[in-house]
Amino acid sequence: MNQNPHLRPTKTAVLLLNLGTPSAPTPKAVRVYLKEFLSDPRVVEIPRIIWWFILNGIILPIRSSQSAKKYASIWLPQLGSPLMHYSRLQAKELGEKFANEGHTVLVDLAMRYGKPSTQEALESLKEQGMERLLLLPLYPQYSATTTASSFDEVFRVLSTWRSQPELRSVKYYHDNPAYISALRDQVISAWDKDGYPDFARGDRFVMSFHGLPKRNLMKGDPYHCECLKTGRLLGESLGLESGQYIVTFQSRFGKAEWLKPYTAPTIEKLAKEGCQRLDIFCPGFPADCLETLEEIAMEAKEIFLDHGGNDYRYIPCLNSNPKWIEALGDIAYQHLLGWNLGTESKEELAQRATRADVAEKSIT
Ligand SMILES: C=CC1=C(C)c2cc3[nH]c(cc4nc(cc5[nH]c(cc1n2)c(C)c5CCC(=O)O)C(CCC(=O)O)=C4C)c(C)c3C=C
Ligand SMILES: [Fe+2]
Ligand SMILES: [Fe+2]
Repeated sequence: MNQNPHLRPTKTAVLLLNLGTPSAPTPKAVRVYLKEFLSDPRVVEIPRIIWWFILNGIILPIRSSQSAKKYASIWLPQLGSPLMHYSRLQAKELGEKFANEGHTVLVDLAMRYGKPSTQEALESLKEQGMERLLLLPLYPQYSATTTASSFDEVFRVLSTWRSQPELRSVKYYHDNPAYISALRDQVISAWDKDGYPDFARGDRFVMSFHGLPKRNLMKGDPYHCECLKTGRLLGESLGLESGQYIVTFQSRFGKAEWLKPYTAPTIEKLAKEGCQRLDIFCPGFPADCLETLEEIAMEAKEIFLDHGGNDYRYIPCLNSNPKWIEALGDIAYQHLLGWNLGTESKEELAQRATRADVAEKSIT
């Protein structure tokens, strides 16, 4: 790499941002991950000193081993954490899509907690000549706990740089038509594949989103409204009547009230009311992870079957669905408008070199 920044080609980069995951399904690795995650004041808004004692004295000692067992149950042989595997795959395929369309756009993945860290991803892009940066969170619905926290970390790293890239960020895409269409495709493929009689879907379609404390909504976090809109748009695109689908919220943490209705009690209620066949999907998670594969595909299934349900169909997340990669591309292109998406021509580089040469001579 040429050390003189004036002589390097300037490149545009898209950085996918996701939450992060433990490095191994062991109590030790999960503890490191949970400590970093749950120490983030964007995630837990309890006064720091009080929270420090609760986190270190109660939560970490108990939850690290409990969660490690759950992680072990979903860890992919050879591939590791599903969240990491699918997030990497999405970055790789998005990069290939740009290349196939004749663009030189750097694509990388940064995790908010753990590895690959936001710092290392940004440093690597800088090394490759990044001059323009688009932040694209793998959170379709904006929340301060996720999207804003990832952006904070990017801004923190950039605050230490002398020469910063031009910067753009995607705040949300919960109602983006390409995203909704990819979700629709994922659901329809599952309905088709399982070969129910006449294109059969279940009696009810549940869309389960990650939850959030209710006070976050009351303080102005738009996440709840965005989840409801995604749910309505997907329900409509599947041709469902409003009584046939329901939006629920999962993964409640702690004793405070979270967004309702909660997923597990809703599933129990549906089974008790006589719903025999249930389809469940997690539109807010672009990649399968602990929350979907363990909590929804395993735990919630048991609840449904234990309370009289008969047929429980977990529909996998978007993962590497080609329509989803298309949608990521669409969203990126919208926000990249006006930016150079190819390496500069040899002539441009030569001109740049001449200008740099003149500038250097005038300094010495
Ligand atoms: C106060 C606690 C939490 C808030 C607020 C929260 C918001 C939130 N999280 C996601 C997406 C994911 N969360 C995942 C795991 C996870 N989440 C919490 C707690 C809060 N999340 C914990 C403690 C954990 C770790 C697992 C556990 O011990 O239960 C994951 C999966 C990560 C993986 O490795 O697979 C995702 C994805 C969103 C979208 C969100 C707010 C909108
Ligand atoms: Fe979470
Ligand atoms: Fe969970």
